[in-house]
Amino acid sequence: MPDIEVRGLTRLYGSHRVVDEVGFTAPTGLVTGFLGPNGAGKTTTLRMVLGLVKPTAGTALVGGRPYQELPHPRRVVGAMLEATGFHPGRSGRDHLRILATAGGVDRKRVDEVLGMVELADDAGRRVGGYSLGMRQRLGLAAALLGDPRVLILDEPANGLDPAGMAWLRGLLRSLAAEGRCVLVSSHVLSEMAQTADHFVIISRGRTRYDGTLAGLGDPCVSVRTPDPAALRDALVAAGHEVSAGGADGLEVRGTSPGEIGRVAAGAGIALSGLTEAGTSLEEAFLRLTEDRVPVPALP
Ligand SMILES: Nc1ncnc2c1ncn2[C@@H]1O[C@H](COP(=O)(O)OP(=O)(O)OP(=O)(O)O)[C@@H](O)[C@H]1O
Repeated sequence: MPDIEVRGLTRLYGSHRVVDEVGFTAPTGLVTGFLGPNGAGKTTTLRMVLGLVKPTAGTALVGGRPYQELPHPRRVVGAMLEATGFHPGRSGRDHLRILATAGGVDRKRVDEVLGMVELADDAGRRVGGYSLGMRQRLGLAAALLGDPRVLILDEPANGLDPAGMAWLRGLLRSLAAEGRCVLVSSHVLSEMAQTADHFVIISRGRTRYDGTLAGLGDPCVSVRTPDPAALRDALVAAGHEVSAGGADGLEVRGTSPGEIGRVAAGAGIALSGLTEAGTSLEEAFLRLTEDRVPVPALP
């Protein structure tokens, strides 16, 4: 069941159709990557889903209801729109305590979420002295406070260093694996290709794609391993289409290097090379967001 369902969502500012009949779903238990060029209408769409901007037309349902009609919205949906709005003189912990009190959340949860975002050591420091990456982590902690089953995160990777990005990927994947719906916007396509299971691409306010990475084209990943026979068996067992690619290599269609890495790690097989060829998310993104591309019909 989709936890977020957007249909015909439209927002005009003056005569400018900032969001124009956008439609997509974000399924439960998956990370949905919400992608689009600058000014595509991503933030406006997310703000409409969260009831912060009134749609000119269309509907956005969270767990089957408009956000405003949810009985305990903060416990159902955790959102992080931008890492601003923190009082610079307050500590990170105090900021979360105030939010917990306002949201009817047990204050014990504050230290739990600080641990989840790895900010416990800096929780007593003033937020004014935080780096952008630390403010992003604090924003994530705030989104997680109510233990929500739906997470809506606008550019959470902004300001994170490479280790922070890898950490965020793991966190988002584990939140989805717990059965939550995670909708996350990003400009970092290579990172999204490894993090998300489901992709929504918008451009100029219109939906260009709503589906899996494999559905975007026919990507091919070349993988080398000292034990190709074992890796072939593990990949086939995981449902992948595998063909031979040289003496110690295999070619796998319709998946990502991250997925191949996961299968190999799960089967205890070492890899000696992993390269993506053919359609990458970046190629598909550029193709789908070109102005002259007609908007495809969506199911
Ligand atoms: N309150 C507003 N009044 C007028 N125009 C607005 C308003 N909010 C957004 N817009 C316009 O709507 C368009 C889409 O903005 P939005 O922030 O939703 O895009 P985005 O996809 O999130 O962009 P980015 O990736 O750059 O953050 C932009 O042209 C923006 O200037």
